[in-house]
Amino acid sequence: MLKIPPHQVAGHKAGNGKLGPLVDESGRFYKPLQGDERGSNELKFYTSFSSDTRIPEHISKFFPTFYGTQLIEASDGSGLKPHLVLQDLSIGRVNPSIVDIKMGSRTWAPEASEEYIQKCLKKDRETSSLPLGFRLSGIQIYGNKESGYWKPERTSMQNLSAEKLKTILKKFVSSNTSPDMNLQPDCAFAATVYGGSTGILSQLLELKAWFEDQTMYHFYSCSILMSFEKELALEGKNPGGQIKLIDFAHVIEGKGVIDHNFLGGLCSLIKFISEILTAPNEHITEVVPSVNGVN
Ligand SMILES: Nc1ncnc2c1ncn2[C@@H]1O[C@H](COP(=O)(O)OP(=O)(O)OP(=O)(O)O)[C@@H](O)[C@H]1O
Ligand SMILES: O=P(O)(O)O[C@@H]1[C@H](O)[C@H](O)[C@@H](OP(=O)(O)O)[C@H](OP(=O)(O)O)[C@H]1O
Repeated sequence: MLKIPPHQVAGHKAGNGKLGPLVDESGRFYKPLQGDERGSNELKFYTSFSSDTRIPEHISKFFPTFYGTQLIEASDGSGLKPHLVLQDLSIGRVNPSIVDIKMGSRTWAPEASEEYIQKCLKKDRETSSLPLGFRLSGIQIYGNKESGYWKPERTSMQNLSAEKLKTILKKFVSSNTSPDMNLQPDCAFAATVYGGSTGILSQLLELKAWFEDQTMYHFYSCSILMSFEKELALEGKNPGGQIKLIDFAHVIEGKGVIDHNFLGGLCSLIKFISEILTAPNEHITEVVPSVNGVN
């Protein structure tokens, strides 16, 4: 039985007669192939990447497993349509907190049409992409049984200042997840989700090391999907913080040049997460007034 993904945070969504991804119960995510070059480009990427022997295993694990394509009944009722069959990254999660982070200050590839470049340029300028090197494309944060999910309207998350963005990334790993932006998040789960030898920061650093060297692909408009199981965090267990790269409709060949656009965004994201880990409570740090100029 195919159904609408229960934890999708961004992108084109199924439902109300619209075309969007579906999932089954065995852990597969079916993404409809967009009819234009975006669909063929994403299929080309998955086909090439999944058989590319130059990609080490410690890097391929950051990408959803690709199971080919399949004709299935499209969610918009238009009949059989080809879908990419991917690993469902949310399978097994009960109450996941998830954020889709669109990477790069520039979301368009150089060979895109002038019209498409103008559309993206406008959005990159109007969001945090240009100043911060990434934008939050969509987010859901699970609070607890009483409060359920906080899933803010997507556009309200896209043009945040550095300070507000840091507050959201803190809220993501906090036990107090009220939508009130003035409430200081407690970062109760920062150490277990972001920190540690297998935590999100360590995964981001592993990915960065590869991006500092790889010149095969340029990942325009690609997202890092960051997630963890809040239910486990609340029980004091390892919440399984993970990062995965998704959305490859605008990936192009790197032609021997590093992907400085993605890499720049990644460095920026790493800086935010590192600062949260080193100073989770910086907002309440009191500045002790100096006496005669000596602290
Ligand atoms: N393999 C996956 N497993 C589980 N969820 C996924 C997977 N791939 C994508 N998603 C969910 O679907 C959302 C949209 O994915 P994606 O960016 O690939 O779609 P899109 O329609 O191409 O997006 P856009 O409109 O931004 O180009 C993600 O934010 C995530 O919540
Ligand atoms: O250019 P494409 O390939 O058609 O796809 C768009 C692109 O991924 C944008 O970055 C995205 O904005 P977000 O940053 O909001 O994800 C937009 O979503 P939208 O249609 O909701 O604006 C998509 O339609």
